[in-house]
Amino acid sequence: MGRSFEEDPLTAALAPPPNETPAQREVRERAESEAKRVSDEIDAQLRRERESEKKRKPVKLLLLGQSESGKTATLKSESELFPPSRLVSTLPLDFQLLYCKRQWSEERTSWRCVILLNLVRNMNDILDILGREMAAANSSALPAASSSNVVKPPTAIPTSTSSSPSSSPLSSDSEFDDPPPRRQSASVGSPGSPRLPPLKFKDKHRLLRLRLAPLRRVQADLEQRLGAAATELYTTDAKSAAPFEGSPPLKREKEFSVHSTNGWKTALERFRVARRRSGEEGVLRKVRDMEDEVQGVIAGCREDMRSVWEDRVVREMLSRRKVRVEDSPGFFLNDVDRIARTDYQITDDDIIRARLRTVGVQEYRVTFEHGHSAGSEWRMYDVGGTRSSRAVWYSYFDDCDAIIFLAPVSCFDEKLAEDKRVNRLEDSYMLWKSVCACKLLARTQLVLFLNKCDLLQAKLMRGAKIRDSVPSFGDRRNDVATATRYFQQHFKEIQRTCSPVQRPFYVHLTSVIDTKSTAVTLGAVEESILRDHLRRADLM
Ligand SMILES: Nc1nc2c(ncn2[C@@H]2O[C@H](COP(=O)(O)OP(=O)(O)OP(=O)(O)O)[C@@H](O)[C@H]2O)c(=O)[nH]1
Ligand SMILES: [Mg+2]
Repeated sequence: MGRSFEEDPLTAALAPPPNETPAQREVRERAESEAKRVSDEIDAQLRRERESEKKRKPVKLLLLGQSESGKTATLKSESELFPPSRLVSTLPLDFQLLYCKRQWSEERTSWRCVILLNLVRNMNDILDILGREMAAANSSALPAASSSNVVKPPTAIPTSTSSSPSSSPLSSDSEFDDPPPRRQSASVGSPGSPRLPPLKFKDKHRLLRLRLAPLRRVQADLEQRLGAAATELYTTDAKSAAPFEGSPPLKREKEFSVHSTNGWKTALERFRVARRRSGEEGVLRKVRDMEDEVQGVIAGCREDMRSVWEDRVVREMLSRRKVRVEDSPGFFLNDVDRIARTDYQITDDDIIRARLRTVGVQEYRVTFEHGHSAGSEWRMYDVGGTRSSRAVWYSYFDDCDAIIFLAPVSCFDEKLAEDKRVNRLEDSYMLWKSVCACKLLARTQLVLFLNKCDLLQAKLMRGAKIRDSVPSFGDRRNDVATATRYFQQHFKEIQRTCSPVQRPFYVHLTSVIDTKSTAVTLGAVEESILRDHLRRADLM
């Protein structure tokens, strides 16, 4: 039996009059339907306002990972290649940087200097080794009393943080700074290792070194222009590995926090500022003169640089030293014919491949106009990844929506540039562990990029064995699929055991210099970060 009106006054009030005629009924129903439409519209409007209120809170995204892991390259692959003039609305992560066209073209020109520095460094690093090997070959040709097969040990690495303008980012086993004597001796045929025939250096090599001497000055000039970012940092202080672990929030220290809402690196800013003061003719002319002079010297050295790079004895020397310049960040020697010219035209690909260390923390603010993030502001922070730069990370953790953590997996057999005793993969594991365990990040979405898969593939194709550097890899298949699965599992396990609160494991295999596939990956990442961001806003 239904409830009577007396029992339910609301129903009684809303009920049609008992003697309602059909005409009255029609009027009433029309009025009710109109009232409902208005009410629905108000609800929808309120919903939209709530959504846009939530979106007004910026999405905060941090890029973390060791130095040379590809953090800046990830941002470059978005923003450098898709300035407003080239934005494609279907791109999922069309980071509409707040650049105007002029800034964009200024930045491209500034990157030219970075690429030239990278190229010149590639060459000077080889010339350094050549000089050492030639000296060693000469001394071994002297009479027994003064001869030695052992190459003079290079300068020892400093024991505390310092920077070295002549330091090179040479990859993997080059170990100039702290080489195992056996390996180095082997290159000239030491006792106890297979004796190799001596390298046959000729006058040509001496001449090439002499003719390329001006490149030293060019490197010094460019490094001076670009400042701290142009040099790599060295530290052997173990406490700097993950200094944010369990630390109280740090005050953002001025010297570390280099905010930039509309520009790239502070280093590049030096070039831009000089150009912008176009009213000050003298300053502008000086910058142009310097750039022209640098470009001119490099162009004059083009043939000799190519001769060195293509020389069979030099290649053999590098191979015996286990130096793979071509795997080092910012390698441009294969492009020497194109770049070492006075009319060199910089390409997008050059910019992605250029290497410039991030100093401090760079902030990028982006407002989306299209896609799921339309109307929302994103604040992205690109940090310096060297050990001495990590202390400042913690101060950016508060209220962070998501972290993209880059772990370069091709580096399983390499050492940190800033501390040659530390395996790079181990360093990534350790950093990831600290990030996962950090209480301040307990609710932050973590997205892992196993990066540099292209280099991993190339390395394995050359015959590098993972188990030689990662004994726990054992007898698994030495291919990219197995290796990435294995590394992935390890990272996942760390996240599972170290996170204060369980959270989903998001992982992507990336080669961030491949801008097209990186855009797709970032599209998926954007969507899931935004979803979490809105969910968090709902809970607030
Ligand atoms: N081949 C290849 N090169 C990469 C990849 N990711 C980055 N690189 C290169 O590696 C170098 C270092 O990358 P960056 O983005 O500068 O590294 P970072 O993590 O920002 O380093 P810091 O600023 O020192 O913390 C650059 O020359 C990049 O072009 C990749 O997936 N494949
Ligand atoms: Mg960087």
